[in-house]
Amino acid sequence: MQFTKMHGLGNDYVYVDCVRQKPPADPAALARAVSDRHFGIGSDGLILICPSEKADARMRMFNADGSESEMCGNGVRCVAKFVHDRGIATKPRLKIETGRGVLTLDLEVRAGKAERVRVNMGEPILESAKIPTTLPGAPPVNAKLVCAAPTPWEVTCVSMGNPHAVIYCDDVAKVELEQVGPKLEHAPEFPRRINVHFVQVHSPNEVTMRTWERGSGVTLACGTGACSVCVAGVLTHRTGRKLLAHLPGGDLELEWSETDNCVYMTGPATEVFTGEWPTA
Ligand SMILES: N[C@H](CCC[C@H](N)C(=O)O)C(=O)O
Repeated sequence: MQFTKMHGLGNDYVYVDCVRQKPPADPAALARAVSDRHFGIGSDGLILICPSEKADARMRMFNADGSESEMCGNGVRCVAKFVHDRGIATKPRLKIETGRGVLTLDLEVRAGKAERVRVNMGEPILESAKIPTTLPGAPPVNAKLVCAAPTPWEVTCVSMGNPHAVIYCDDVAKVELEQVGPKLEHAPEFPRRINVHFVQVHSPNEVTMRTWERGSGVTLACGTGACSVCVAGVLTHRTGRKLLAHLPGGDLELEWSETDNCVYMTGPATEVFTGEWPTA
């Protein structure tokens, strides 16, 4: 099986072209195997690029633990780059089908290769979100966790197709993500688990964020997460509709448009290498 390793700001996935080759029989097991950073290729998960009847391609995304997610913002930019650069569809505006519907992506192409992609990530889903809500029963695991005290945690929940919990704090560098992340991911309030983002606001249009992803743990960036941070900032009157988000792997530009209520995300998409994964 041919694969391509790609990343958006260090949020890295193994991409498999299922337009031109047979899809894997058990994608969940394959996701766990390829994602392993010691015994596999090493990635935050697996993304299948499949044929679509409604769009130029369809994306299916699996976390490192094999669970399937509805959406992946950094992933969908890379899918667009792959679809364009490999000639599956060479237009500068592509449509990609995802678990949250068909998204439109605009590619910045240089020397025949897509380098940056602007994605219309659709409207945030807020009906079930209690904004802000509190999470009882999740005490800080470390008394020195300054930004997490006092409990209960105040979280803002936003869905971009997949679920996100946004928590504001004074210093994201102090958050013990490996300890707090899994507690919040598995909190009883979130029966389908959740992606968790700690956010430090610098100004109404600039934040720094760190992410614990459902099913994958700490990642260097999360596109849908950054979109949810943009929306949460407006809902809680902390930031404006245009936002520059600094993530460990780099920056994303975000805008929650007043015109169409959609969130627009712009960022890079990078190919690292291709290879062959042995199949039985
Ligand atoms: N890194 C992805 C999100 C993955 C979300 C996944 N961990 C989930 O279970 O929803 C992004 O760039 O949007």
